[in-house]
Amino acid sequence: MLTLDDVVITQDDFRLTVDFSVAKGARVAVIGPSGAGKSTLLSVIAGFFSARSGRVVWDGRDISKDAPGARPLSILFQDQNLFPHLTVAQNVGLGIRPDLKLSTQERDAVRRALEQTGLGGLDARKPGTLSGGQQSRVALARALLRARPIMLLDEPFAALGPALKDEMLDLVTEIAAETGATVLMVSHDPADARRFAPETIVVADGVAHSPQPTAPLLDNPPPALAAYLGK
Ligand SMILES: Nc1ncnc2c1ncn2[C@@H]1O[C@H](COP(=O)(O)OP(=O)(O)OP(=O)(O)O)[C@@H](O)[C@H]1O
Repeated sequence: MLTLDDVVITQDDFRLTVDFSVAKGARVAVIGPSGAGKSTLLSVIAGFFSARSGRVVWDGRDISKDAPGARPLSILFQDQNLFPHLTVAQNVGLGIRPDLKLSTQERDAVRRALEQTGLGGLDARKPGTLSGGQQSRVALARALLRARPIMLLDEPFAALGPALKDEMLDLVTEIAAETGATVLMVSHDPADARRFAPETIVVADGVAHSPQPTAPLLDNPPPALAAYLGK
């Protein structure tokens, strides 16, 4: 279980309180108005930004003081964190070996992850020669290979068209099922939440609310969310 225990986040005059748990293996959307603090919330979980108070707990262990690299998680942002001068296979291999000195076994694992994400045969290409969807797949292949217990996604597919985005969301679901990962995904599109996430966290008015079942929440949104959704 991932628990944010009485967490208070402040940046200048911005303030967000968070006090909830997410079950292991859950897929959760994070939605709310622009500037509400969705990315900041993910940054605190990832360790890029420290909360003013409270604890981030994974599996009963307080990880609040751990460095980002030591936390049990993978992160995907919209730019996919790909290195343009490295090949597809190297970009994926980085997930398990930052120095890229991969054993034969690890190379095989990279190849399997590439095949599973539909990138077979593109190992030697550079990210700049791939389509947007293929670049997303590279980032997903890396996450698949890392198989960390928590995946944090911050609008990773916002630049893709609707059909391709749905394909990627389904691929994340598949990867999460395979690795057992707990997934939190920020999105501005309620359709993403419906497709991908049985539960949704609403971030609005200074509070990141506990995860709630997505469909009833979107069908009957509380006022802060209704305004954002334009309902
Ligand atoms: N480095 C910073 N210093 C001070 N305030 C910041 C900093 N970065 C973000 N903020 C403020 O923190 C608040 C939350 O920002 P955040 O990016 O988390 O919102 P968001 O919900 O992810 O927005 P969006 O949907 O537009 O990406 C905003 O009011 C923003 O102005």
